[in-house]
Amino acid sequence: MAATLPIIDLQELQQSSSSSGKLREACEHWGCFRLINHGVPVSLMSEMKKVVGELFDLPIPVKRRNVDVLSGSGYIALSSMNPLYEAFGLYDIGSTAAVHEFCDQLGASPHHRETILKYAEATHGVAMTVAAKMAESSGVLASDGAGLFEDWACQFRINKYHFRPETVGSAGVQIHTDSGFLTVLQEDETVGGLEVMDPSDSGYIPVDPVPGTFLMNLGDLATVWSNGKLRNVKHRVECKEAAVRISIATFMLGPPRYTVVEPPAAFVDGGRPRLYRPISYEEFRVMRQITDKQAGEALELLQGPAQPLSTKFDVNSLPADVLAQIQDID
Ligand SMILES: O=C(O)CCC(=O)C(=O)O
Ligand SMILES: [Fe+2]
Repeated sequence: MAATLPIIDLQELQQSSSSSGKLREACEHWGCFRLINHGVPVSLMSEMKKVVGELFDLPIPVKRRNVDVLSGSGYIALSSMNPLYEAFGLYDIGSTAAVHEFCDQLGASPHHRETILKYAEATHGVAMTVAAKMAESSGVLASDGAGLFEDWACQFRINKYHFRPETVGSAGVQIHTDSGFLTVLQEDETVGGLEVMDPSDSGYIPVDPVPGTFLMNLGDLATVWSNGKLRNVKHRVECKEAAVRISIATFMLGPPRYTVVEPPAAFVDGGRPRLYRPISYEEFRVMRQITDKQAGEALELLQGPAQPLSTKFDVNSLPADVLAQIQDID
């Protein structure tokens, strides 16, 4: 029988601690779970999907106004490298000014703007609540910094897959882990294709859409933060049918800019040595991009003694925008 993903009921989790162990087990074994009873109205989820569908119909020059804030955080056009995939991005959805700027860039209507603002607030809240519960379920005490997520940065990536008959069987998104801490993913409610790695046999299992729910994925930063205890789930998107697929990801990335992630005491106590050197999210993101280690392998670069990036890579060979970011971080 095919393995099935754990289901976490957020309402139940908030009312009693009885499902806390189930959450911890899901984060340690799978690195992902289906979230139900999360409090975000289904009507808001479907309205947001409709709104972003309309944004994708804008002329390309308008879509290109959604520029990067972090490298790769803005609009990604269809390309010969990936002719199926197009995306918008918004960093940082916790900032109302940043959400307004995104709307201004795209000339969003008042209704679009209101929907995007409401949705950003709602999924930001889900990410914060679930992150705090993850900390609690792993025994991280408030004094250890459970409140530390409050100012963590979140980013939208809104994906559109242009699946056609001739692309059935090909990849929409290659195998990867998410780079940040936690992802709140609204999948397309009818068109499937997402697959996650089953850690029991390293095979990929299809994740069928369940309308009205979110799929929660832990990323590389959750593994760094937990000193290797929580799993960064590998996943991919396959083209299974000739239909447009739209998904909306809210990535809770990491601490505010230039702040390093270090595991709370609960993860290093008991003689468990610290596995990874402290690193800021931005530095880690750039490291993943320039080494092209997108499926969790970049964590290996954090093992061993700290080294400045410039001694590990031929910095001069990097594109100017990436170089600018590293210099910015250093
Ligand atoms: O489209 C999906 O369902 C998943 C997208 C994804 O994995 C990502 O944006 O990181
Ligand atoms: Fe992903």
